[in-house]
Amino acid sequence: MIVEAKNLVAGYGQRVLIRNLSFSIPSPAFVAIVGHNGAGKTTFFRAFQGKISYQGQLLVQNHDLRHLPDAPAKGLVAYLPQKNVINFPIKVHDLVVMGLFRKKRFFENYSAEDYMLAAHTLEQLQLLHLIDHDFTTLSGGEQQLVWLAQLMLQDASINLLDEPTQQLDVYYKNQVFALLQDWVTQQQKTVLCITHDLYNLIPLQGYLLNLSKPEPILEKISRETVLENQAFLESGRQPVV
Ligand SMILES: Nc1ncnc2c1ncn2[C@@H]1O[C@H](COP(=O)(O)OP(=O)(O)OP(=O)(O)O)[C@@H](O)[C@H]1O
Repeated sequence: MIVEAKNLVAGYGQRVLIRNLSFSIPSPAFVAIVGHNGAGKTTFFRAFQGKISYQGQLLVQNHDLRHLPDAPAKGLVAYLPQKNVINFPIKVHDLVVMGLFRKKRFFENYSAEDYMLAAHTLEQLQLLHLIDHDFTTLSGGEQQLVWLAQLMLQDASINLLDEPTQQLDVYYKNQVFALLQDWVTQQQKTVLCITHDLYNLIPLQGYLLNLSKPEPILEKISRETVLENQAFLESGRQPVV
């Protein structure tokens, strides 16, 4: 999937957060989107999903996303928000299997095979022991992993993940980044991942996009680029205008 931004400008009213952003991801890739709080990372995802208006273009395989309003329904784009709240009891297995909603007709029940797929995804994330638990009783990190399992089951080509490792312990942070990397190399997924965990990026292959820089560009991930961006972010932030 070729994903491109051409002269993208987005924000809220007078407040422009993304100024003239252009990049091209030529093939399935992992892209870490980094930047200070409020830099416009989630805003960029909102534009990508057509939830806010923007100037310029966002293109997938040379098609303007504005002309693909059913991209999520067609399995082109899936989104994992930063926070997802559920306040009724539901088993982990029942929540994860809903990742298959695209393949179901309205009111069609999930089959035993669907539940097996959900269990397999939970196994990949080392969560099988939670399969029958009530989701609302899980820890914040466990809940985050369950949402990730549901997203993986959606099997979309382009995946927008908003801080998927935010609440995870150090072990799971590494596991999840490695899994996302495998997802790209083994299943040709494109993963755009907002993160503040820059040090975890060092072993990965892919790109980094720092939306706090005056002219953000795709930088190839390496030890040097990660450390340079970490130092850039630590050195200070632009005043909010
Ligand atoms: N609907 C809105 N109307 C006006 N301003 C908004 C709206 N949504 C977000 N903002 C502002 O836009 C700025 C960028 O928000 P955004 O959520 O894109 O930041 P972010 O880079 O994802 O930050 P974080 O790392 O804290 O999640 C913030 O200052 C926020 O207050």
